[in-house]
Amino acid sequence: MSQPPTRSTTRFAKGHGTRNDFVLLADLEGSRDLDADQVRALADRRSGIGGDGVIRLVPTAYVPESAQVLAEDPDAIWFMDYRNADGSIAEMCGNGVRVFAAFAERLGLVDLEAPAHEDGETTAAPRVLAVGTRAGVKHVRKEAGGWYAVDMGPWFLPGGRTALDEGFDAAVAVAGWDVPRPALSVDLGNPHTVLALPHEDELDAADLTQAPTVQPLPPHGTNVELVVPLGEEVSVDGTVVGRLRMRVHERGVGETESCGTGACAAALAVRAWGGPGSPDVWLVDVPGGTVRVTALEGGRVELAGPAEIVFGGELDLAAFTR
Ligand SMILES: N[C@@H](CCC[C@H](N)C(=O)O)C(=O)O
Repeated sequence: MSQPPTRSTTRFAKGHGTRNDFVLLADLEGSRDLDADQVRALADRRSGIGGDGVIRLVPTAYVPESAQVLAEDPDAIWFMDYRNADGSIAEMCGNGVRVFAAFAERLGLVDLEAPAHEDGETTAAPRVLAVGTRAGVKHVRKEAGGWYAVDMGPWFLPGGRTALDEGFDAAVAVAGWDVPRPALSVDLGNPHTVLALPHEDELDAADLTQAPTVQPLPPHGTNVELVVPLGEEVSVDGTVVGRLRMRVHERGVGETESCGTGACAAALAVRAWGGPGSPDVWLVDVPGGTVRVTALEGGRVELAGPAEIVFGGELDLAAFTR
């Protein structure tokens, strides 16, 4: 008697970082490249698993970007293949890269817990996961409180600009506004346009069910962050910490409850508008929680926040092929 055909299954998980949620797939053999239809089916909140994006964890050796990634850091043996819910490819995802690290821990590919001494004290040097992305290698470590901190690398003002000039280089109009307002483009490996509003009421009222209109629109579109600066606080260790609220309309998704690269762009824009003396550390309140953004030496930026794996199992990708 012939055996029934064996189904080829893929390990998956559902995870989120401040409620920016993802379908995660483990493609350890590099044989599960996804097309846009499969991504849309997996991300579908009714007929799929549901998520703002789909993340494929794959050995860097199997992706077209491998030479560039491994030249930057030979330790970046795992690659985050990130897709937006609409099937489009994105260069980078700040919440996603933290959840990717949590998924790699679950799969037993990495141990990010600081090694403990016999007396229970942890050593100073944290373990780090180097993650290949389309926006370069990102280094993720785990903080004592369980948050994941990512060195997101350098950020840019697009067009090779180094100075802020007038502080604005774009204009954004949200649905229902008569007049566009001045905004600033910030490049975190993926494109962002940040607009400051004076009052939280205006932030709450903004209609993000439609994509805001951005002029000039970058060639590959943009994520749009609406922010309200909330001032500065002094933390327990005496550090001056800036605080802001943010809502985001993500390219390829729509309004999401959080965006890590967007939080970095928002904090960096508000810090730049604040001029010299503006804090280096910012808490960014998003609908899904709070993340921390730190401007590092050398024009780099760190993003820290939670990463949760909610459930997981095995799936048959054929069921998500339309
Ligand atoms: N939510 C992500 C960003 C995901 C990609 C974005 N939609 C784009 O197209 O650039 C984050 O946490 O950074």
